[in-house]
Amino acid sequence: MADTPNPDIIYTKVDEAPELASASLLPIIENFASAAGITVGTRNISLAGRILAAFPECLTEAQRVNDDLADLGELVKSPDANVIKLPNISASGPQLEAAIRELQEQGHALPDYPSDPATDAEKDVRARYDAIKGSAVNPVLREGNSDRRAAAAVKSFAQNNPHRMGDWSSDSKTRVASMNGGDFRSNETSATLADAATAKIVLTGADGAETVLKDGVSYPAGTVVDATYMSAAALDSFLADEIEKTKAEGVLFSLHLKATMMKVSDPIIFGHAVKQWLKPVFDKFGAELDAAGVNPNAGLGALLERVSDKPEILAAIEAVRAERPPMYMVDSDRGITNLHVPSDVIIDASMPALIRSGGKGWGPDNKEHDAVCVIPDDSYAPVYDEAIKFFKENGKLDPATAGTVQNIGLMAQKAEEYGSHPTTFEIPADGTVRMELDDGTVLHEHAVQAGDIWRSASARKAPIEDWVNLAIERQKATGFRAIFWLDETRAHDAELIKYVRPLLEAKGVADKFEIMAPREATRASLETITRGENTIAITGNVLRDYLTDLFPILELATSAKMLSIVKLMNGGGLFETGAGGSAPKHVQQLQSENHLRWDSLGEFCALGESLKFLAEVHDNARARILGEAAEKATQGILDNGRSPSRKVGEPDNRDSHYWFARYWAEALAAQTDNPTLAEEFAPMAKALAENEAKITGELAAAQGKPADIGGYYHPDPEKLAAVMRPSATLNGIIG
Ligand SMILES: NC(=O)C1=CN([C@@H]2O[C@H](COP(=O)(O)OP(=O)(O)OC[C@H]3O[C@@H](n4cnc5c(N)ncnc54)[C@H](OP(=O)(O)O)[C@@H]3O)[C@@H](O)[C@H]2O)C=CC1
Ligand SMILES: O=C(O)CCC(=O)C(=O)O
Ligand SMILES: [Mg+2]
Repeated sequence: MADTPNPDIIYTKVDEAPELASASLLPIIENFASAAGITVGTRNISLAGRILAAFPECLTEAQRVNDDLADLGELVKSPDANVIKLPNISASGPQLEAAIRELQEQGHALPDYPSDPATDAEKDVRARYDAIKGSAVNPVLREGNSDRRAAAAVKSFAQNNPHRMGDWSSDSKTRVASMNGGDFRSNETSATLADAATAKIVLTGADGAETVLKDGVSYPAGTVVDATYMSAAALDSFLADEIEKTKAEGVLFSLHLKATMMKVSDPIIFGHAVKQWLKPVFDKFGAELDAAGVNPNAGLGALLERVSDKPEILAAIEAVRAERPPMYMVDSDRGITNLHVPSDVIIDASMPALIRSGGKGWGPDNKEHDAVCVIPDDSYAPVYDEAIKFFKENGKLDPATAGTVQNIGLMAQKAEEYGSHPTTFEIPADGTVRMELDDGTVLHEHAVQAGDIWRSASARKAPIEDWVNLAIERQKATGFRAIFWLDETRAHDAELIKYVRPLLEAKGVADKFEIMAPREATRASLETITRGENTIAITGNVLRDYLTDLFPILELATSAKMLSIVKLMNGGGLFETGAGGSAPKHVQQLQSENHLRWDSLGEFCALGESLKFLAEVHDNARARILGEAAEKATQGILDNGRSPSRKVGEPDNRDSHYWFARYWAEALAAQTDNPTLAEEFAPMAKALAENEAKITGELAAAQGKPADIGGYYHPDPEKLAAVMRPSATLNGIIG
């Protein structure tokens, strides 16, 4: 159940590394807030929490959990919302199944994930699990558009302490490969609805038989509705070609998708790559693989498990592997390849990391190599292609002198691909897909073949207008060069431009904005920041996601330090912590050597913003003081180099929280606006300073051995607290 009826601030309970960090940071935040009369509550949006909330009838009374995501989904539509949102798992199939297994082992009588549902009951279970898969949280909570940028202090810290960047050489063989047709980009059609409408999506087979793929999709007037498809045949031949070309070029083969956020289309594309990679095996043993329950969309890892008792198939796989180019590795020590798990390589983080390291990826030999980066759909691939060309021509970016690229992203009300999950289909038979409105108008029509991936996405008028207005506001506040990353030759973008231009004209600011296709905008932005100047990228949803990892990773080394504000359309505030994810690798490190390298700077920044928002909206003076002091503490972390180190034995996440608490208490004790608060925090500031050696010693002593947190997806709260709060002295002072 929700723990506090109406807390001033809601802090989300999530998964993996940020959840580990919360076990140490949240008690500090709660303590400071309560001393200032501010309530902080938590809401559980973790993968495990969402699974448990979906199956109350399978659980004992004590095991049941409230559907906090549903509650939060309502809250973000109210002006009172003040939510600090940490990154959560957007689960791929294998992750969802692993989480279910772990919960079952802990004694939760959950049903297995039905891979082939036959009965109505199984279909119901499958539908409930599928709703939890992928990006199931962010589209619900993001009821506003996105404003992501590095805070001034964070940017200047990065310029003064530039991170190491890999060198780019002009003869690097690294390149991006994307389809020359037959992809989502080239098949897209788009229309803006003059009136509100309800649509159905119908497949008419070659024999005239009609299948309704989806009925009753309703749109308000002014919605931009797109439809497109990726040809399975074109995809397969592209993949087969690129595997061959990569081999000839003597570099690594890599595939970059977003199988989490694009939870329906991208796992299918991933499955095509697995099948093409192992084509001779699928050709020869197709029936046996089917019988063994192999689903290529779940990856090579799951496939190998399914055939572990079939030596003939294993030998055939080995023979194919020997013929293939070396693959880009996720973990070369453990033999985990790019194709093992669909959620291991996620394009927004993977491509920037490769570009930051000079176009290199890890190979099976545990060494860095150039790579072919396969990004099948050409809608957004040109961004990476152009960035790679730019660095080959100009050499690496210098973070000491580079300006910044900020982002204003369209995402409210499930804009663009975010809302496409219920209207994406793997086409069962050759025919024609039509999207028909209730008045009989055929809005979109595509001739398709069995296996093609057809999808429709939409963007509503109110969010589009809000997005343009947010861009105008940010441009006015900064004076930066501002570019709408829209391609007038792409169907969807052409419809958006019809909104953007008149809105800019009406506000008299058209001369302050440029409109450029992603490729040109990438080059223009890189040229701008190379000169030490700044720019705002105003983008759709997918580029919001891609760019807010790409530029931060180049400029700051990580997107974890980003300020990520969602000004909710109905007046509330959603403060996301950084622009990165939940860093699974960090959990493994904690489990093996009790060192957590997670950097909570995103949480610190979001906390400051959330408190300042509380102060403004509720005219709460103590929240303002607490927020300003939190900002000073964040500055203290940067100025004094108190961020976590990556290596065991050196200060980690827990140490940085000690320093954050100390700087926060010191700033509160030093301020003169509210002497009562100052008096309240003075003893804590003193105790934290006096016990520095003891606390850091206790924290250091905990490191260097395995840590047991009682579960990966559903850790034991007591074990987690014991691991993450190992300093009795610090705990005594914080309370
Ligand atoms: N807002 C959200 O809810 C988001 C959720 N996700 C989800 O997160 C999971 C993992 O995604 P993935 O693509 O691997 O990306 P991540 O951003 O989690 O990880 C990529 C790498 O970024 C670095 N990193 C990220 N955050 C931090 C941090 N706070 N401190 C230090 N380093 C950090 C780490 O590098 P290193 O290992 O070198 O230290 C990490 O391995 C997926 O389930 C995904 O769906 C992803 C993005 C946003
Ligand atoms: O919603 C998701 O699955 C991931 C979101 C993400 O990567 C981001 O917002 O940057
Ligand atoms: Mg992202």
